[in-house]
Amino acid sequence: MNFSDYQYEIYLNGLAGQLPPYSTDVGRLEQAVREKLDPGPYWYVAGSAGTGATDRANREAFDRWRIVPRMLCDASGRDLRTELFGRTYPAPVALAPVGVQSIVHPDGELATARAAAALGVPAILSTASSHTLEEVAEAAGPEGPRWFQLYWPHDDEVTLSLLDRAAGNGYDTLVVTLDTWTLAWRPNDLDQAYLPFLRGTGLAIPLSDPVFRSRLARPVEEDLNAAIMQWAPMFNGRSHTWDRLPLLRDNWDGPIVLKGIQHVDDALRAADAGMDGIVVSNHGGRQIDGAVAALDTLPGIAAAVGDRLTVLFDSGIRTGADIFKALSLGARAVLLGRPYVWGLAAGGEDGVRHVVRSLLAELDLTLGLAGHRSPAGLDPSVLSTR
Ligand SMILES: Cc1cc2nc3c(=O)[nH]c(=O)nc-3n(C[C@H](O)[C@H](O)[C@H](O)COP(=O)(O)O)c2cc1C
Ligand SMILES: O=C(O)C(=O)c1ccccc1
Repeated sequence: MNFSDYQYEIYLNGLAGQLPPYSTDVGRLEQAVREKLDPGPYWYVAGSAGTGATDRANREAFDRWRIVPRMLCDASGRDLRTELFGRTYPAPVALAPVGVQSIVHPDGELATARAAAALGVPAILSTASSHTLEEVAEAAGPEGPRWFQLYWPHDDEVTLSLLDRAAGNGYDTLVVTLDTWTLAWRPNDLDQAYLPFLRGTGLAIPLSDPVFRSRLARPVEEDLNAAIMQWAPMFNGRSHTWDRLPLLRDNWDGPIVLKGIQHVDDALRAADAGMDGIVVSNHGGRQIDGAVAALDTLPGIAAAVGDRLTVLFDSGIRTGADIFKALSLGARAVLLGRPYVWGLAAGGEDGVRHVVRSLLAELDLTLGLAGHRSPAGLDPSVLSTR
């Protein structure tokens, strides 16, 4: 796939008097969406923990690194194809698990799955989805690459039921999020007393789960509040520990990826536990205020794990050049977070597709202009610090 063709497409449409329906700049797209969303949903997505220091640190870390281009290289015929866990994808990106997507667009995760399938990149479905596993699998179609992100319940039979449903519906990779076992202090949401789950949004997967439902005294349809009260302590409030990972390893045949790793020792421990990959991430600054920038932890972790684990990265990616930097610092692929959610809010499936195509076009152009043909040619030596 030639991702930079999107640039021509946009200019050619301009000759026919047609402007792109959404901005090609993520910041401007967010501003446009802000004007149309209610403050609750807007701030739920845009906001982060505490004073926003971690979110800012994520961006500052990207800005500190600068790309050093090489000239007179033949960088035509570029190839962004990337192998992850034995499967080849057209580009080194996946769509990050983002819960409760229906708060920004009624199609929510269905639209995201369709856009990802059209481009061939994996969509990672959150346990906190507003649509069920089965509905999203159907939207993705038989070919749509899909991974499942687990918020790990404190009820092993419910956990096993979720894994069964995911595997049975074609989700081939399991992403286990470790950094959000309880929600952090988020003043933007607290000041509006806005938490979608307490209104039953983002619970489609547990509420449609036969084992979860068997735990309820009365059917969900008769007493939603009681179901929400059953859900909250099962999914929230305390962390699992390393000694519990065999439960997942023994009951999931495909690759397992631990999301939210920020310390070299935790990365090494993931490898020792038989995991296949990690996502180096601070959850987009939404958990600890004043945490280290995720990008600053990436080079050390990537160097320490070598080829024992596939290293993925998220937190702070807003441009194709950012993707280039994360790949150069040791990520095999990146997860896109808020940018595609703004696309979803602006235009459903079409908006998500626009954002992903824009970021991939910019990545492709940046790669070529810097003198490279593929992500395989990138390493820290293609960057300098400011
Ligand atoms: C609104 C919102 C909801 C999220 N929900 C989840 C989730 O359900 N599961 C999860 O693992 N991560 C979740 N995340 C974190 C993302 O997967 C990802 O780590 C983060 O968005 C990356 O940071 P960025 O948006 O600054 O690029 C969420 C992020 C946002 C913005
Ligand atoms: O809001 C989040 O960052 C998040 O990860 C989450 C947690 C629980 C349910 C939905 C989303």
